[in-house]
Amino acid sequence: MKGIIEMNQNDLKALVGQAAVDQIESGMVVGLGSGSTVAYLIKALGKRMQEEPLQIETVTTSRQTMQLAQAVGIDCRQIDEVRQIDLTIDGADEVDADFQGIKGGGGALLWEKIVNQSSTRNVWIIDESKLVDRIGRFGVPVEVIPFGSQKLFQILADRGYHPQWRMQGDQLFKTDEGNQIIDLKTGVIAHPHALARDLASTAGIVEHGLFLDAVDLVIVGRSSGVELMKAHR
Ligand SMILES: O=C[C@H](O)[C@H](O)[C@H](O)COP(=O)(O)O
Repeated sequence: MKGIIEMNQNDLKALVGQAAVDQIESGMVVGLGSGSTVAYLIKALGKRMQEEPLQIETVTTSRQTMQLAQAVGIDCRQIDEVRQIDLTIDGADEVDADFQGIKGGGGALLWEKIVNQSSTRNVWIIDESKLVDRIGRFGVPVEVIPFGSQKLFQILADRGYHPQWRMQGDQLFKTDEGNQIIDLKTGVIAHPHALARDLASTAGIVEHGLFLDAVDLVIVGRSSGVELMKAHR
């Protein structure tokens, strides 16, 4: 293992990916999140499943995660084929001191939120750069249906949310559900629950990336080692 001082962000992601595998026990239904940190978790889980008889069922929060999981020999089920999900391990883009989070940097927020709300326990794995005093600087990804999305964009601009279209090359980004993403450049958010209510009550918005009161444990990769932060909820 590299000396702690030499660890870069990818090393920290690998560290928490490995640490999170220990949360998984035989017999569980496990939700696998999305993103580059989760990719390390999947690699570590695939390795563990080769080394010991770990009997689990998994569901995934994106097509990309399903492909990654299957590539290392993890069998994936459709969400409605399994009973309650016992544990979901996912990444996050920002987490604040009250354990409120922003997700959706990779555009997987809708499936992630559905899996999150169906899980008995939710764990997030992040490197220390994701820890903030108050969420918002990352922006808030919002998934919108294509119908009327230009009109919706204008409504969000009029509300002062500084919307930006998520692009993929010169095309609009397309989610696994065939929707679009508008990134709100809000800056630090004074009242996340109020913003969440406002977005949730706006027609055309399918889901937003504010994950409030949605996590039980955050595993943080620090240059000094792994820290487990238990949410008080
Ligand atoms: O849509 C993507 C997800 O919310 C990711 O979990 C989040 O963006 C964190 O991804 P990463 O681990 O790549 O920073």
